[in-house]
Amino acid sequence: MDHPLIIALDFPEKEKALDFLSLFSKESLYVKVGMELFYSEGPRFVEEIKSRGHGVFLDLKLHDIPNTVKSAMERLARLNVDIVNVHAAGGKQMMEAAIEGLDKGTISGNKRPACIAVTQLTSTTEKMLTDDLLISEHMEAVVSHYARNTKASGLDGVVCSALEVPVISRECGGDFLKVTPGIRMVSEDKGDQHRVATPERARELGSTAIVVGRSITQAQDPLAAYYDMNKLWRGQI
Ligand SMILES: O=C(O)c1cc(=O)[nH]c(=O)n1[C@@H]1O[C@H](COP(=O)(O)O)[C@@H](O)[C@H]1O
Repeated sequence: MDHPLIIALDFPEKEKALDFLSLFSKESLYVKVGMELFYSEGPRFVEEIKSRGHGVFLDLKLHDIPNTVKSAMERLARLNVDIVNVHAAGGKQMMEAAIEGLDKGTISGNKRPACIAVTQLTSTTEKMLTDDLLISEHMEAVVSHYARNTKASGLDGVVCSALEVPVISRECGGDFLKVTPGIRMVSEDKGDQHRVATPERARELGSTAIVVGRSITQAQDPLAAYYDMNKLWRGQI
């Protein structure tokens, strides 16, 4: 994975997403299709985006009993997307089942989608961990424990905050994928995100890829916002 900046296509419908993509003319992008767009447009939209040559992270954050996750992953593998994800909180058996489903569903000749697990959402704070989830360990310990479980279950990496990348790299190795949302410029409002980092900081900390949504999609000039963020991420400014 060539350290992509993954654009979160968080739009309510296909037309808005395609309008956004048309700003980039023929450039190949790496995009994330999440629940909002997938629930309104379904698998056909994902196939359309793939056929335009874009890399696709299908972010449906599966979290269910192992058998259900396995069957769902078997279906998702047929879409030939590049990345899919689950919640590590579903446990090791569930994560192993996700890989079994992906292996089963991947059409011969295609590459199995990379499978990554959300450790703790970037909108979660230490206080929420204690008060809402009744988890008494600190964030870094929880995230690194979930990352070790993810690796032990045969997945390719995790979704985490850039702030936790160094500990995960130490414990799970440099090749283990660390995909980091919660990216904000210093001047920007954090909104619902809490464990945030700038694109430069994410690079310094060793993120494999960053996920950026509203800072680009809701910008006055989305094209300029994308190029600025991408340059910062790649250390070209
Ligand atoms: O799995 C994800 O992509 C994800 C995990 C996480 O912990 N935090 C997180 O923000 N995301 C996604 O990353 C994107 C971030 O969007 P912005 O906050 O608008 O940049 C959204 O589409 C979220 O669903």
